[in-house]
Parts: sequence; structure tokens; C-alpha cells
Amino acid sequence: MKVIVVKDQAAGGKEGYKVFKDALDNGAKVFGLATGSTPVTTYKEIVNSDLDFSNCTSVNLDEYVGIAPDNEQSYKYFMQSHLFDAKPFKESFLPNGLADDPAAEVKRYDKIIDEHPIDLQILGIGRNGHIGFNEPGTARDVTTHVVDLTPSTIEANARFFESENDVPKQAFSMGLASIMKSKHLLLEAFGEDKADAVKGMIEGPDSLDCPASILQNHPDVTVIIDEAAASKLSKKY
Ligand SMILES: N[C@@H]1[C@@H](O)[C@H](O)[C@@H](COP(=O)(O)O)O[C@@H]1O
Repeated sequence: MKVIVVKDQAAGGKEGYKVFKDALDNGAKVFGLATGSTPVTTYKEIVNSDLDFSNCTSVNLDEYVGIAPDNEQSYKYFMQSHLFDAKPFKESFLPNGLADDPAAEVKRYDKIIDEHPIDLQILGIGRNGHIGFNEPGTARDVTTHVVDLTPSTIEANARFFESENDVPKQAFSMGLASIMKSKHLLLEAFGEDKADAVKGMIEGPDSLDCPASILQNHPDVTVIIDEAAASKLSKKY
């Protein structure tokens, strides 16, 4: 893993932007995208740049079950407002939170990922080490699936909703096997509440208890963290 420690999230956004730019310059055509507060500064740098994704495809990591794409809490809405409105892609895929038949939706999404192999996948990390919505204990050979969110994730994501009760209890998520197929992975983490998860990912045992520790097995991972998220690492990076 290439670990880059920056002062704060704003500086992390600038580093994240460089990874996207390098990928584009090197011919990347398919970008795996993430939501949450973490990638926001990277998306902002991209929006304020002249990078052009109009010949590219995006494939998002996850979406809440039961939420319509035009609902402000949906990940689709997040992507529109943080990136796509300013930087449209040729085509953009997200799971459909309102799919009538979840099993068929999972198949549809796996087919999309198979047909659009991801060149660069950006990831955040949950406080419990989840990536996408792959919670601790998730098997590593799983592709897209419906996840029952853990109380810790529901509590952490409640800040985006009026109350914790409004947070959906399930989500569609790319699986760990799908994520590991991406050519290059960029994981970002900012703030002290990510320090344990970051330590588990980089220095902890490679274990299902910390889903992000699977990244220790990927040949091309860039990790961008701020000093607070790096504060529990025993080695200097
Ligand atoms: N499914 C998302 C993840 O993709 C994200 O990485 C994580 C961290 O969110 P944040 O970046 O807001 O801390 O939260 C959610 O659960």
C-alpha cells in the first residue's frame, strides 16, 4: 500500500484529485465512485478543474434500499449534486434502491460491473472498517448483495438524516470480490474517529473483522489519510 499522510481533509482532496488526474492521463475509462463525507473534497477539486469525464463510465459502490433516486438522501442525489451536475460522465450506474426484485437488481449490477471493469475505485471507510457497505464478517468472495446495516453504521450515517429512525436498514453494495477486481484502489480517511479502522486496515491482521484489511492483498492501493486518521499507526509513513 502506498500511504500518503496529509494535514487535513482539504489537503487530502488535492492528493485525491491527483490520483484521478493520473488515472485519466493514463487512459482510465471506468471510475468506481463512493459517497459519504470523505470523498467530498476530492470531488470538489475535480469539479473546479478541467478534467473531462464525458467519455468515461462511472459505477457507484452502493445505494440504500427503499430510497428513490431523486430523494435527497439517496446516493444518486449525492452524486448528482457533488459531481455529475458539473462533470457528467458518458454513463453512470448506481444500484436502484427501489428495485422490486432485489435478487434481479443484484444480478443486473454484477453484469454492469463485469461489462465495465473498473480502472480506479475510490473508497471511504466506516468506523468499523467497512468498505462500500461490507460490514465486519462479510465473506470475501461475495459480489453485489443486499446488506443488513449494523447499528454502528446506522448510527454513524444518522447525521445525514433527520433522525436515526429514518436511516434505511438495508443497502445494495458491491461486494469485497467486486471491489478487489478494480485495477487501482484509492482509499481516503479523515478524522480521529477513523483511526482504529485505518490501523486495522494497514497494520492489523488480514481478517474479516476489519473488512478493509482485505486491501493488504491488492497490488495497487493508494491510501490518503490525515494526521488524525493516522494517529494510531505505529509506523511513520
Ligand atoms: N457506504 C458508505 C461508505 O462507502 C463510506 O465510506 C462510509 C464512511 O462515510 P463517511 O465518508 O461519511 O465517513 O459510510 C457509508 O457507510
